[in-house]
Amino acid sequence: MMNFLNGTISPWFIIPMLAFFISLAFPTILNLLSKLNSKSAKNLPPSPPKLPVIGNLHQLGNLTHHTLQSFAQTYGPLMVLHFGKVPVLVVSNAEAAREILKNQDHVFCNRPHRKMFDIFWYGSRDVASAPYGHYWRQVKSICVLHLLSGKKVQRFRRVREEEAMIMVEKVMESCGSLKAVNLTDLFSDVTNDIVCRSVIGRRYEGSVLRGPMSMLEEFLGASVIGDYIPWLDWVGRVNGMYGRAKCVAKQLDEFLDEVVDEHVRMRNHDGDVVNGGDMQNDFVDILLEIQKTSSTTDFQVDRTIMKALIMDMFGAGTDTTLAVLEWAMTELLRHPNAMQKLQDEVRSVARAKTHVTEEDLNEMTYLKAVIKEILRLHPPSPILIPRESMQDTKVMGYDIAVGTQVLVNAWAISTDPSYWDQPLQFQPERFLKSSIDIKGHDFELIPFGAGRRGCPGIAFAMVVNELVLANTVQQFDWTVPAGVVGDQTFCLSETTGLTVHRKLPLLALASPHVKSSK
Ligand code: HEM
Repeated sequence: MMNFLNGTISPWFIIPMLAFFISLAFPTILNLLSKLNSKSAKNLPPSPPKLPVIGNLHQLGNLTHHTLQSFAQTYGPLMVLHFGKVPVLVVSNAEAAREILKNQDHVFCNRPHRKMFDIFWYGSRDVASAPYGHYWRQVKSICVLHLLSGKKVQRFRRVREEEAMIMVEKVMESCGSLKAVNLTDLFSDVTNDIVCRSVIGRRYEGSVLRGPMSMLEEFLGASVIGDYIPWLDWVGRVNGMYGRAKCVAKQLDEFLDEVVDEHVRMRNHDGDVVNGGDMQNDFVDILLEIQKTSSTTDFQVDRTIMKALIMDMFGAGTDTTLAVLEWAMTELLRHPNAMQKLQDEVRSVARAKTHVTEEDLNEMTYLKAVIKEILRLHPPSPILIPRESMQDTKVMGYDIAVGTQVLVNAWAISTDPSYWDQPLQFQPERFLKSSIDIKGHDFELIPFGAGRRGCPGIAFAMVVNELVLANTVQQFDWTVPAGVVGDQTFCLSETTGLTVHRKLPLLALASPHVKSSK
């Protein structure tokens, strides 16, 4: 018994008490030991040292693809980092990418949950951020079948050619004033106008979308600590980040509601179109048509789904295409021989025409090589949109646990000297005699990802890139403005964020091309 007077405890009390507590703790101790045992038996990929709580988050820097590439030189093509408590598998060579995106695509086809996707895409009800499953399959097939397949992309040919002509006219006006053209703004307008007209039937230029969309980009580029350390989620509430994001999302939502209402007003009570114009054939019209017929099927397209899908097309389709065009003109200005070669090809195919049309593009092999080289050297998403493993698995002999996030460093792969000669040089010629393509079958070049979560917008993006670039170089000779501005033109500094583009706007002087008299 306990002797409260002298402070000693009788052994007849201690022994049974100890036995009691050990018997209570026994299962927990066994569990811990077995966990430790199985952990040591597991063959985990190499990892750089990490800090408690934040893991490796502090080491990522602004240009994550560069940091991860240099880590891979020490830790190998498959390594595990820790972002807070989340294990992140980083993939840095083509063999490992093939294993993840092809051989085990069924395991790695989930997307991790992200706060910002929830805020801007209606609880991740779009294609890009939806978890893998029935819902994702339905919405992806709607986008592919009705907007992004090769055949559907053809339907918007007139829109693209008109917008390319408008762009050329704008450059022509600037030639008179001898002012440098802001190619970043020019390409931003043309890519946004093309996507807007195809998706919502109206032009983007000057629209209320401009401000909120550029803020959306900023929010997507920001680190949200609560995504990796859930108990710190309050930080985003206290510092006002979530509040500001919700405010921007509300502005976008109001705009999207207005767009859907506008389209609904064009229809009668039965949902049939009563008025013509551009509006009849855009993506929103198609979604309303599907909504009309989907009441009899198991998948209903409601207004929220429509708005999430429209936002996806804006979010995924505009900034990426703009980045390719900006980098293409940057590299062409830095490499006058390549510019000349491209202009010779474009001008000889288009002959006397004032504008390049989409038919002409088939004959432009150097143009296609230039765009591929840009996607290799400056992939707009240098790290593919993150994936997540849906079950425990083994990759190249390493054990990977369910719930591990996966970052594929597409830029590290497409600049890896084991596959590419002089990988950091801009050499479009390398593609003239090569069968390597960008469609996700050749894992040394995967700017659009691969497998079931691969980009469905390849056909849409490639034709916009080719048409706009060909028209930009056909009618004009481009030079670099002298002095400080010239340095800016050649600058290769990159922005941070999901899509990486030039840090500084691209400025260049245009002069109308004078045809030789031969
Ligand atoms: C040069 C332009 C583009 C590039 C470089 C690009 C790149 C990518 C990449 C890397 C992914 C993730 C792939 C993966 O996880 O394996 C992706 C997904 C996606 N892209 Fe693109 N993209 C471009 C243009 C477009 C366009 C024009 C659209 C539509 C209008 C689009 C719509 C999407 C969608 C909806 C997804 C999500 C697919 C899914 O999760 O199932 N993209 N894109």
